[in-house]
Amino acid sequence: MYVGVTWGTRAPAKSTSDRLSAGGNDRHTSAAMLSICARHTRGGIYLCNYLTTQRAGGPAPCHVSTSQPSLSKGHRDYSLPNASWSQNLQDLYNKYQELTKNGDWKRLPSYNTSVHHREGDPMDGERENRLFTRNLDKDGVGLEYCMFYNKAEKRMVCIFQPGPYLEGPPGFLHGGCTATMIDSTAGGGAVCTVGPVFTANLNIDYRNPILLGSTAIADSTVEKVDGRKVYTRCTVRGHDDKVVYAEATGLFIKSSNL
Ligand SMILES: CCCCCCCC(=O)SCCNC(=O)CCNC(=O)[C@H](O)C(C)(C)COP(=O)(O)OP(=O)(O)OC[C@H]1O[C@@H](n2cnc3c(N)ncnc32)[C@H](O)[C@@H]1OP(=O)(O)O
Repeated sequence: MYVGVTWGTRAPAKSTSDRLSAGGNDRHTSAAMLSICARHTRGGIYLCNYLTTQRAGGPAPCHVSTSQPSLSKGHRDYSLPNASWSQNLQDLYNKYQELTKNGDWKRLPSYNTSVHHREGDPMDGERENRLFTRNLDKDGVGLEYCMFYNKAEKRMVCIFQPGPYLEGPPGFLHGGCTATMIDSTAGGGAVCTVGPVFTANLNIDYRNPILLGSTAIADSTVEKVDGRKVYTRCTVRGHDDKVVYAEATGLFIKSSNL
């Protein structure tokens, strides 16, 4: 998973207001904010598409967003609301955006390729690689998500809405995709806390299935840093906290190869 974090000795991001400090290590600052993402998570006004209520008790109908896509160096920030977002996702986004106002939380930008998170990367524009979580061209059919990081709490929250192309059991999200969001959220939190990491171990208890089109929250905390080892815990729950979808622990290893 690739969180919208810039590292290495590249040119600094242009936007200072939205910059995210990564664990006090000045080599690891986030890309210009108004987007998000970590190595694999990847990640206006558009017309509402599939996200109408799929069944009784299903997600709230989508609405038309009035926000415009944010562009950094011409790259779209995919973490911003679009018309495929349900009201629940939009409400959560508004809630965390509000929390960013005192500086405790930062929204992370999210582009659809890894190099777009690294300003000045000479590979920018030369690769066709897409981030795993941002590899579909149509809004709403895959993963819609936005991450927020709280440095003091070493906590990363990812609000997300899985689309119809991510089906596992009929009508429900594939467990591998749930794992991806956990990996991305916990890994992103580890990256923001200590810098570049690889996932070494991920243990997941799946508690309840996630309905496609619903809104969920992955909430991860770095519990301990022991040398290069970063221990995390993550819970995935419904937008209203009434249901727990999954609980996980993850071990990430700091790497100098990223
Ligand atoms: C930028 C945002 C990133 C977000 C998260 C990234 C999500 C991803 O999908 S990453 C891609 C998937 N992961 C991978 O491909 C990683 C593949 N594995 C590897 O490359 C290596 O095994 C790697 C990097 C994890 C560790 O290798 P290496 O750097 O040589 O460390 P190594 O010396 O083996 O281990 C370091 C410590 O971690 C421990 N450790 C390593 N792996 C594990 C494991 N699976 N379980 C428990 N402990 C482990 C070791 O025992 C060692 O402990 P200690 O220091 O106490 O002796």
